[in-house]
Amino acid sequence: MNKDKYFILDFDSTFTQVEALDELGEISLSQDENKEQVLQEIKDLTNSAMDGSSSFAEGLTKRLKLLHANKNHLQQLVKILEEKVSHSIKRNKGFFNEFADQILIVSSGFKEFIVPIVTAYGIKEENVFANTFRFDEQGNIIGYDEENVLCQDKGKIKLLDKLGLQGDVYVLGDGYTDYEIKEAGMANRFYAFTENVTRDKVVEKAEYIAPSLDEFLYHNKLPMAISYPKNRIKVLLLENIHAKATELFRKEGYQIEILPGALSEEELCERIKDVSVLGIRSKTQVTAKVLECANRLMSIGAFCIGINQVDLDASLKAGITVFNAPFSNTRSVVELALGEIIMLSRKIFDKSTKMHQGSWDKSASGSVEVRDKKLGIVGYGNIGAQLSVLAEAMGMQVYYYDVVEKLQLGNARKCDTLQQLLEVADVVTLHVDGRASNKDMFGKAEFDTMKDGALFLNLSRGHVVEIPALVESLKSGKIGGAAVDVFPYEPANNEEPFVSELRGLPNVILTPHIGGSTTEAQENIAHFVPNRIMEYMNTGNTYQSVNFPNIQLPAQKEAHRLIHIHQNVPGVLANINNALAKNQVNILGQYLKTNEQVGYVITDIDKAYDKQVISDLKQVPHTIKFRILY
Ligand SMILES: NC(=O)C1=CN([C@@H]2O[C@H](COP(=O)(O)OP(=O)(O)OC[C@H]3O[C@@H](n4cnc5c(N)ncnc54)[C@H](O)[C@@H]3O)[C@@H](O)[C@H]2O)C=CC1
Ligand SMILES: O=C(O)C(=O)COP(=O)(O)O
Repeated sequence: MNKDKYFILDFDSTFTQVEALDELGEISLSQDENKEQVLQEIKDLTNSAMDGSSSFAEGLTKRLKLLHANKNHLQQLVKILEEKVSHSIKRNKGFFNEFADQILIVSSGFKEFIVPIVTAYGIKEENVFANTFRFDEQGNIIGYDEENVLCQDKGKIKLLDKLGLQGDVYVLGDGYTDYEIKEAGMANRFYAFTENVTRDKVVEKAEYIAPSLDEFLYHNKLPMAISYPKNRIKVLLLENIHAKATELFRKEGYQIEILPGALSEEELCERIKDVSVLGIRSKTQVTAKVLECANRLMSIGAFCIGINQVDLDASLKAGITVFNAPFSNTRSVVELALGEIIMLSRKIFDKSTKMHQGSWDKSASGSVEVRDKKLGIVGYGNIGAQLSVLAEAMGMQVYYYDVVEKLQLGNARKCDTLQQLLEVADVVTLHVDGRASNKDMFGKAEFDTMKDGALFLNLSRGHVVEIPALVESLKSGKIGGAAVDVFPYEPANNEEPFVSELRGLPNVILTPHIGGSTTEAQENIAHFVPNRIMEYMNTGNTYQSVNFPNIQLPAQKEAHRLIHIHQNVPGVLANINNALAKNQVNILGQYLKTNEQVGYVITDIDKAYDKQVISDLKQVPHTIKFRILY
């Protein structure tokens, strides 16, 4: 062998997701009464050898004794291992074929099951270095070839010494014995492979961590099946986003950082520098200044409905897609509003508070049914419209007002002006969005127009209502009660106190912005948003993005996909296509959508092309972002 680079891969928990001897035990001991106990013993022996805590050779003898395995079991094992090849190994089959002469499997496992698995990937049988079993005449495993250095302590080092490879040696493995090769000076680099198992003792020592083979290939500038290792995509999740989101992003292979509260602009500017995906809820302000610091940001997930906290214009100009969850928590808000309408109509919170203080105040005074009362819904969107249906089912007469034309549901009556609605409603509830022009849309004039003693709810956005005007209307008795879930300033986390003039007023229900905070809603959101974001990252699909031109792309088949985001000025598409033509790139499909600010062009091309086209495309004037998907 006289190539200049060698790639040494471990087998157990690296090439495959599992430890083969543990799997063999599952098979050979399947009828054993003490199966669980023996398997645990085998696993403990494996782990203690793998993290370097005990002698490998001693452990191996003990494990084989416990296994009671035979040749038939080995056949079954190979079938199982075929299915358990590590995901990143599976997808990078091309690498093994292309570099077959330089790839060595060095394992303390056994050739009987390693060879059939790895040769299917193009690895050469003569490049598999591992132990071999000894069998008795009935085919039972009775031991192993003790002459083989790989069954001895420091076996891998001894083997490498014997091989005397001339060139750079890169080792990829999960175990301590893999690290030892580098420690002994027999390898240039050791990569701790953590896709299947993370051994702290190994990771601590390793100078490189490879959460997948993609990372190993990327770091060594070797050909990969995907365009970018997913572990290099960092996700920052703020504001207590449901754990389901973490689970989904982690499964995808992303790096995740989670913080329970919101961050200030300054803190976020600092934290966002190397972040590719940001997850927020309603509190975190993603300002133009934050976006300026976000060098690597590709996508923002608002794990809620409202997106007024994100500078959509600046994010669009920066080529950053924004996604939200437009439906997932709407029902939760509606249910809370309904409950509050009844609670306010019966002054329940005041009565309950008094009861807690020991006072019995049985009286019907000021308590009314909601049946036949007029509910005025301001903002007849997804929430307002659902509330309309449920409130009617409770016997209320619904009136609504919206700035745009909306389908009238059930018997709801449309009002042409807000004033009309305010003059007629016994209960007014706000469900408008938080657009900037809605700031202070509800103030003294609006409260004065309401019927005397009418009830008021705001579960939309805090800045929509002038709080001093609400306080005054409540104090004067003009408003008979209010339920407020959202505030112009909301604490950043559960440690910060809540300060408001609304505190202590009678028949006022105050809730800490929990309209959408139910288990169901949060879980649904945590499912919806990551899926939108990952779809965008993996395919370029911008469907349902709140700021980007929406394109629903066909699946990428036998193609590389060029994703080009640019300022929407004349001539950019022509320049893109000139660059493609100049490099004689074969175009398989092209999709374009623009809005006033940006153009979004996706070009699927033949997999074989001159890489010059990439730098040419990056240099097209007015390019904002460019990336390739394999
Ligand atoms: N309290 C909480 O936890 C939650 C609060 N929200 C808030 O509720 C808002 C509404 O949610 P959806 O109904 O899903 O949104 P949506 O976008 O479906 O509906 C909003 C409606 O308000 C209308 N509108 C906007 N400004 C108006 C104005 N000045 N006067 C009359 N109509 C106006 C719009 O035309 C639209 O039809 C969200 O934007 C969010 O701010 C949403 C979920 C949870
Ligand atoms: O969905 C929305 O817009 C909400 O207001 C809910 O926000 P939250 O996720 O509770 O911070």
